[in-house]
Amino acid sequence: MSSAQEPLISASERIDAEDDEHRDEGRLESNKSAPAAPSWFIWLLTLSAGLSGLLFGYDTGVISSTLVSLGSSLSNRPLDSLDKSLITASTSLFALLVSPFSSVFADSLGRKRVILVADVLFILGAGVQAACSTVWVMVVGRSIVGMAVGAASFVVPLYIAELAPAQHRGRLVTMNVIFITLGQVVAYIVGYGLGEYGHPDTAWRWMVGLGGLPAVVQLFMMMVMPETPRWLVMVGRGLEARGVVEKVAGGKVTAREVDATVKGIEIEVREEQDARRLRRRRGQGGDGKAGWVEGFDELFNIRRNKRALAIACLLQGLQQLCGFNSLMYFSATIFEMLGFPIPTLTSLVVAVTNFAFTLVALIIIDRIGRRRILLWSIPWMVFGLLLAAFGFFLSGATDTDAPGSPIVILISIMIYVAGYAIGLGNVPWMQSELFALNVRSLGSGIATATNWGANFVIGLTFLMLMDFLGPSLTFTLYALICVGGYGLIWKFYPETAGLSLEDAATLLEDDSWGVR
Ligand SMILES: O[C@H]1[C@H](O)[C@@H](O)[C@H](O)[C@@H](O)[C@H]1O
Repeated sequence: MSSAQEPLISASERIDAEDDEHRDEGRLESNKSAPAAPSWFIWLLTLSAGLSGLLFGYDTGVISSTLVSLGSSLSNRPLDSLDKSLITASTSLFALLVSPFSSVFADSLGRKRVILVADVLFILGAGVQAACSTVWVMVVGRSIVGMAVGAASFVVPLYIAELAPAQHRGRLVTMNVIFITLGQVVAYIVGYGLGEYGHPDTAWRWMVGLGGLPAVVQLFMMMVMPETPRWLVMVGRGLEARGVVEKVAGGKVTAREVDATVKGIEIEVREEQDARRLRRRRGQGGDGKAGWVEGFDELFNIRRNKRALAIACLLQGLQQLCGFNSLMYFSATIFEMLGFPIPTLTSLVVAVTNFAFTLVALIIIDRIGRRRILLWSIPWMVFGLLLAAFGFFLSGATDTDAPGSPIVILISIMIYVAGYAIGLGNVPWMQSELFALNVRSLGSGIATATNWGANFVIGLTFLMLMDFLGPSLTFTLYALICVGGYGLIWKFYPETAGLSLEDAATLLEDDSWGVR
């Protein structure tokens, strides 16, 4: 291009061309082969954020042993079924109520502050439960913990996803699920140990009170951790964002690469702000509305956002409706029914298998991809559920239990849990990569609420289904739900592994709802 032609290019065109160049660099960055390992800083922040997962797992897992240890300690009477249901369900109910609102706070206060608030709630909830002496105060304590779990379960994956480089994102988000499943293993072990060897009057107070400990540790660790660069850019603190990107890379990138990454985020933020301004000018919503109402508008009126939300809710709903948590909460009851001598110990199999195969997922998720790992693992879940249904059918078909059927059921449950842990147990938590930045936290919040809503339904209905349909049909029903979910995933969920958050969101702009 001759110098005479240069003035013909407007300043904004030049900026656009520059943006394209930076965007390409950013994409190149995110798609080029992975550096050897995440920096120590990435591991540290995942560890500190992952403590929320540990708390989430502990607090959801500990309730089964707590319920059987309470005796007449609350309100001076043995608990009836309503008490037990209220104590159990209040946690998921409050997690459900809080998760969509935590997204509003995550945008206004920042991701990190929401994690800190959740910690305070975890500590408070643990204290109230450990000190309570009536059913109602216990329900209040469980509800406070539910609020903490709801906020943490939404914001921690978001925090990690926004800080992790694309090549490691899947693995690092899976780390959070590892902490959840580890928390459940710990809760089962603590519950079993204190239940068997602790003082009968105080064992349950320790079980619930211990949940506050990791929250104290996390509170102190998170205080020195940074905000995410994406949130910093969003609130106009680009310089700080640059510092965080540099820190996350651990000195393994050049200044130019850091610039390209920050620029990529800035471009996305600016494009979204421009699009919003344009819609306002055309009178397509937004005028005079509060930020979060506008967020709802954008989420439900723009195709790619709608599609992202539908996929995220589908995956989160399926994660719960496939019935896994009915095992988490009631496996001891099932194994007791099957005549295992120490059911709480046998039920540890569920928690340990879940944990072990989540570790396998950690190793293979970024290599295999989210869509593919789901399509490979769900058939194993269906197989495990149908085999368990067959085992239950055999054990119920004869007056004397069919010899071996409890073992068949135990093995089939392990197959089911392994299939779950490899795919559905963790892929839905990668939800934030589906959403564009301006609706990311709101969309993730609603998807997380779907998770808790379905969790609540499963927790509430499992024992009723076992009574009305019997175990064989209940497990067949879960198998059918998995088959339906498989079809929907096959049709609607595109692969997002290895893409930058910006590219993953762009993928959903496709005109059709299908998978290209
Ligand atoms: O990802 C987690 C994990 O799979 C847990 O084991 C399960 O209890 C939770 O509901 C789920 O969200």
